[in-house]
Amino acid sequence: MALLEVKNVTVAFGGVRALDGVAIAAEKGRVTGLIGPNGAGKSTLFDVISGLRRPSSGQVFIDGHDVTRLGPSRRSKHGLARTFQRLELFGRLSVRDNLLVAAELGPERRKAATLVPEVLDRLGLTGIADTSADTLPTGVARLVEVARALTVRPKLLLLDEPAAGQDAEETERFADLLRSLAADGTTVVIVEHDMDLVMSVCDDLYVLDLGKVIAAGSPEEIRRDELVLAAYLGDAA
Ligand SMILES: Nc1ncnc2c1ncn2[C@@H]1O[C@H](COP(=O)(O)OP(=O)(O)OP(=O)(O)O)[C@@H](O)[C@H]1O
Repeated sequence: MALLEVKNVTVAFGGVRALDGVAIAAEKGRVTGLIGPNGAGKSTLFDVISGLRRPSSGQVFIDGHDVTRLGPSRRSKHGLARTFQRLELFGRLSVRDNLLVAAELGPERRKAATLVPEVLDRLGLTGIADTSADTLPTGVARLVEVARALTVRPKLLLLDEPAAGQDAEETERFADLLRSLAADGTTVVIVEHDMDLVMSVCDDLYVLDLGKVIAAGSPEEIRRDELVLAAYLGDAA
């Protein structure tokens, strides 16, 4: 069974169906990508998976548990962590303290003192641990957001446009990080517009357009899909 299963989810904002009968699955230890044009419903789907938005119909399962009616904090106990498209760091706190706050609120709080230095080291952030978050360039701040999510040792990690604002070298290091997280058994779901990153790092892809899944498959299959080419990839493929 997939670690994350979304079944037949619909979300309506007035007359707009942001999601219309969406079904996706993310397998343990794999990186699953959600792509699609602006307004396709990607962030809304993340909100439904993380419990910030209740769908009008459909279900969400994490590791076999139906979490559809649970709020965000109960879902984090099932191993879910996420980052946001808009940066959500505590600007005045240091990088280390941003991680400590998250770790101490999370399910691994007893291990916070050892987990935080481990995560800082893994993400190459030890050298800037004492820097306050609001002085960081966007690309580094995004990495700190990912680090913060990792302090809860998630089984399921949702990343909303993590590479926006990263330069080419940062993106390459980030791709390595995603591969190594997956290799350790973390299930990663990523919304991202950087197609080079998506195509090189994702094992499975779903393409959303106007609230519906219009294609699903490996990066190679998606690259060749006529519907996707027409709706989204265009000449970029
Ligand atoms: N709170 C809201 N109220 C009304 N409509 C909304 C709300 N949030 C999203 N929508 C609409 O739902 C649709 C899906 O939006 P969503 O932000 O999920 O798309 P997205 O794929 O994440 O886009 P982007 O790539 O620009 O982030 C859009 O038509 C959007 O205008």
